[in-house]
Amino acid sequence: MTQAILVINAGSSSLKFSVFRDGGQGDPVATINGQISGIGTAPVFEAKDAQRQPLAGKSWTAGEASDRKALLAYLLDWIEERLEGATLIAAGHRVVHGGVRHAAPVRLTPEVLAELDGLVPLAPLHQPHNLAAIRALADAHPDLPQVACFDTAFHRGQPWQSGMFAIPRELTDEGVRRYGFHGLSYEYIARRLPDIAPDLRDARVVVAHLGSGASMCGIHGGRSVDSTMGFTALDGLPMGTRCGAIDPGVLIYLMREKGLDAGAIEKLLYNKSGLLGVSGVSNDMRALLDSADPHAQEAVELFCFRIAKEAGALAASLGGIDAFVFTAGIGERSAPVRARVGDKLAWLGVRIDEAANTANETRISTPDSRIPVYVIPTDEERMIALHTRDALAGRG
Ligand SMILES: Nc1ncnc2c1ncn2[C@@H]1O[C@H](COP(=O)(O)OP(=O)(O)O)[C@@H](O)[C@H]1O
Ligand SMILES: CC(=O)OP(=O)(O)O
Ligand SMILES: [Mg+2]
Repeated sequence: MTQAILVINAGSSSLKFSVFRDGGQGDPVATINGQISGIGTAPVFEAKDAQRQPLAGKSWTAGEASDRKALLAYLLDWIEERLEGATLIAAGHRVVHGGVRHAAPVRLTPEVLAELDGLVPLAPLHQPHNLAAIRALADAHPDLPQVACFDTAFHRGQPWQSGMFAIPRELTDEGVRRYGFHGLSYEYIARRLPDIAPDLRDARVVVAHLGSGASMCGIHGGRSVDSTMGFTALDGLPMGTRCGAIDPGVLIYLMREKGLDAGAIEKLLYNKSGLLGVSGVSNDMRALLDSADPHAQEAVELFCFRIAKEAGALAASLGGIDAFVFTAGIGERSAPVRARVGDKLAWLGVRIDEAANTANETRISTPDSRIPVYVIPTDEERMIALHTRDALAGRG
């Protein structure tokens, strides 16, 4: 009988899922992809088959909007009806924070879940939702094996300098260190890039994951060397609503002079900053690019400026740069953002081919660009399916 793996990526306002069937020898095959978006406001469910044809759609009223458990139960029922004879053998989850201990995916037990609860304060926008989905699924299917795949794991092999803050050593020993995130995405890109450009297998590559959360990673020979996110997913690039790197003196100022407590600072830096805070218009890059408001234009410029600046920093961490890759929502779809970043990297010899960029082609640099620039769609779900299959087979 065909076996299926359910992949869940539970975000702050969305529940993304995929069903993968065992493809025999090679990679698992995604047969269904979908999501419930707008959780907390007006949830909308959409699902597509392997050919990207719509399979289902549904929306809920505002009153039902926040009941994650009910939404997940609906999703599970729907998925089970669509399994068509296949057996669900496991669920794999994206869990944003794995702390110092987890350098690899792990089979979930009540003990592991309790340990991951302790990391909620380090990823308040993500971790609670990741764990809630695991618990809801365990309630509904107590015997279904579940595997946590961590966003931090890919970065655990970084050189020590990349992971350390210059603070008293006791705090570092306690785990106050730089972890880095979006690791499943970077791992997928590191795996995919040699298929596209075999000569880059051992190369030094800067990857920009630009989605609603945005970060960059320096990868050498397929391994993470340095990344822009740190202790939390707040550091590094400005994002949709998150501030990115900020002088910690600003936090002291906010506490002392403005009387803000931890909760208020958290809200300010996670939910009201970034593209939204700078533009006052939107957290969505599409809306900013379409807006004539000068503050919207400033937000776009600041975003691109900081990407280029971090590219320089990561090139230094890598000791050079052989290729640049754009991925995730903005990186995969926004030619104007890529063109601007490319312009700012002209000093590195980067030359963007306008036609290739506008067409979202895989290689968007000109033949005479000193380094090639690629657009590679990420696939965190596929990485989770692969890890889950390996963990079940004891190859975790
Ligand atoms: N055509 C586009 N042009 C510019 N930005 C886009 C486009 N399509 C999507 N985006 C941006 O991508 C973001 C979502 O990226 P995604 O990687 O799906 O994020 P996440 O998985 O973190 O929710 C949206 O906030 C939106 O701003
Ligand atoms: C870690 C992180 O920022 O994730 P996302 O991009 O899904 O918000
Ligand atoms: Mg994402």
